[in-house]
Amino acid sequence: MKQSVIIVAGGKGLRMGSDLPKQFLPVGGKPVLMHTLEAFRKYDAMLQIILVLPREQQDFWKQLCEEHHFSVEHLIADGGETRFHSVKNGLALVEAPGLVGVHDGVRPFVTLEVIRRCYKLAEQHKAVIPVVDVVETLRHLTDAGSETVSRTEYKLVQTPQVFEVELLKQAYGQEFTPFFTDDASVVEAMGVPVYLAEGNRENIKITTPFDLKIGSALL
Ligand SMILES: Nc1ccn([C@@H]2O[C@H](COP(=O)(O)OP(=O)(O)OP(=O)(O)O)[C@@H](O)[C@H]2O)c(=O)n1
Ligand SMILES: C[C@](O)(CO)[C@H](O)COP(=O)(O)O
Repeated sequence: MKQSVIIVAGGKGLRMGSDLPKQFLPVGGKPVLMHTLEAFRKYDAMLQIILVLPREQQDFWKQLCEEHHFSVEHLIADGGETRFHSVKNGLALVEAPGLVGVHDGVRPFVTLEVIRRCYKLAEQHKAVIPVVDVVETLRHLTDAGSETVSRTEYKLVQTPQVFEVELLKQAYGQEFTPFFTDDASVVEAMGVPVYLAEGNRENIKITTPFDLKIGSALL
């Protein structure tokens, strides 16, 4: 079965507060995004990799690839206004039938094991997302103040989120709503259940300067 991944890096990185977009910040001597693409190439030499980048950053990315002698083959699609629109642009380059994963460009520490697991389970379950346990006590804010809730009833969601191509294309044909924060929420809006797979705790989304410190320690 043909397999693809859409690596989304079309965001503004406002919470990072850096002049250089966070996907290009160096971790272990090379841009975050290069680690991410390498993880997927390691998974499968034949995988179609589609990188979604804002149009105005694409020349800079090509320049970085030359400087770092980066040779992981990939296609480039234009970033959109929200993550939803960026995924939709990438998805336009994917052909059915097959499996397609969607992965945040700023999650470079996903393990080979988790990538393999999500694609394998998607052959059977059609829509698979990696999750990890909540490891701290969780409180819910209420009108009266706050209350402890049972952490075992919640999971933290990661990527790659892997789907049958036809299913994801149909889902992304829906009108955008701000409740679509990930691909699972888009698929679920059609009434299709998603299957939870075990993620890896190191698979953090590099969002703030603190995450970069953790990232350097993880390498
Ligand atoms: N218009 C957008 C917005 C987000 N993303 C991508 O979606 C992933 C998860 O988004 P997040 O980490 O929240 O990134 P930003 O939106 O860039 O961050 P911020 O909210 O701090 O601006 C990132 O890889 C980001 O580049 C995207 O491709 N296109
Ligand atoms: C897709 C995602 O990474 C899953 O955790 C997340 O929903 C996107 O992050 P954002 O901060 O809500 O953009």
